Amino acid sequence: MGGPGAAPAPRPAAGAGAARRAAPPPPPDPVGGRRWFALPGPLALEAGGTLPGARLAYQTWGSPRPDGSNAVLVLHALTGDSHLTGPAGPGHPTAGWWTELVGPGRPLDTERWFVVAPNVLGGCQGSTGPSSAAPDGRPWGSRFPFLTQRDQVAAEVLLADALGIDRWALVVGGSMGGMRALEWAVAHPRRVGALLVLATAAAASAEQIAHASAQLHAIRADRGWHGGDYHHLPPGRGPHRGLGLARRLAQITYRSEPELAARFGRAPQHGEHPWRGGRFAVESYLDHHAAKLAHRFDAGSYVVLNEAMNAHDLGRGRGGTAAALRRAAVPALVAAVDSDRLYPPRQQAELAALLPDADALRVLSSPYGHDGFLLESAQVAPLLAELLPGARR
Ligand SMILES: CC(=O)SCCNC(=O)CCNC(=O)[C@H](O)C(C)(C)COP(=O)(O)OP(=O)(O)OC[C@H]1O[C@@H](n2cnc3c(N)ncnc32)[C@H](O)[C@@H]1OP(=O)(O)O
Ligand SMILES: N[C@@H](CCO)C(=O)O
Repeated sequence: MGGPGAAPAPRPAAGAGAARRAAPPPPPDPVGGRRWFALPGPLALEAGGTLPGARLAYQTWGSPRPDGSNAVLVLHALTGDSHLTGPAGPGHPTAGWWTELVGPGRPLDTERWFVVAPNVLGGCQGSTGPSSAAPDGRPWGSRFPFLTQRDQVAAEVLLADALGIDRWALVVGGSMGGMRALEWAVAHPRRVGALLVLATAAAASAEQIAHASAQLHAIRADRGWHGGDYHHLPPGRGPHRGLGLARRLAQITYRSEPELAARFGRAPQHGEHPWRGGRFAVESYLDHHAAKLAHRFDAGSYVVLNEAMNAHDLGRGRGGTAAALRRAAVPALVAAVDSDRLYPPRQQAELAALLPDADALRVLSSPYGHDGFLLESAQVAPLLAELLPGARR
């Protein structure tokens, strides 16, 4: 384990009033600009057992003030990564997923704010997941343990400790990133200066679990899955068909019915005829997203992250949702996307009502459905400005 970037030296665990100074992060990997943080010991997991030898990949922009007071934590969604801003290129198969919002002179101005974006634990873009080598040198595969959002946040807390960040000025996340942002605020309210969550929920709903369940069946039904132990096989022999089918099922939920109708209607794919072995344009669109994800994402990580999302329940062991959210007494904004059929606005309305210091629910008007939190930058910018004094709108 380890990785090209030297990990910052572990620091004492967070404690009441522990004095910390923000540490300049180690030099980034020259390809892709990622850094690596090796967890100082085995991570104790909520479901039992430990994860030894884990690391988090992360990227940073801007410079930390000595007291760390300008640090902002941005948490990505299911298939996102630490590449928050910038073009696709070596080390980054996709362009930054919030490029319009993060950078010099942009709403989250990296000349002023020190922005940190980790790749989630269990993922496949630098952080330890099923495709990573276990301490015995073989891929974790089916041996990778069950993770929860709380475990993923526990790893991020260790990263914050290592960077010397006592308290984030803002923790922000959408969808799966919003689940982790909420966990940060509920479990560590003193370390969260403000909270912005978009298109997310206090707990995974029956329908969200149902959608994920169908996707996980698609992956596990692929002959290339091999019970999760396929990472040693040559490229193309793993469960890429199952992962592609999972992405097709998911992509439909990420967009809205009116958008698909307006954009594709019943049109055939250019040069094809649906009655003669060809495809409708919308089928081709789903095929495209399936192929792209299968090229860039690990099916084992997809399973681990979806299972963690299914387990998401802020109220577990905390006396229920309302009692859990009462702990998160930090200035907060909750945003919904009006056309989101996967994380319907009623879930964000619940969060806005139960978070003790949240303003009224903000609703992004968008034709795009759930993906609106990634696409409606002009409507997200003012929310950042409300929570970050002096941020640009
Ligand atoms: C942080 C995160 O959550 S994710 C990080 C980045 N996210 C991803 O890569 C996830 C996958 N992508 C998405 O979720 C979405 O594409 C977003 C939100 C990132 C972007 O949404 P949009 O800009 O609206 O892209 P859209 O969904 O329309 O897809 C556009 C692609 O479909 C392709 N496409 C459109 N119509 C068709 C068609 N009929 N046949 C085949 N391909 C088609 C386009 O050529 C384009 O391809 P490209 O992405 O390779 O350039
Ligand atoms: N497009 C997003 C949707 C999940 O929030 C992703 O792939 O992560």
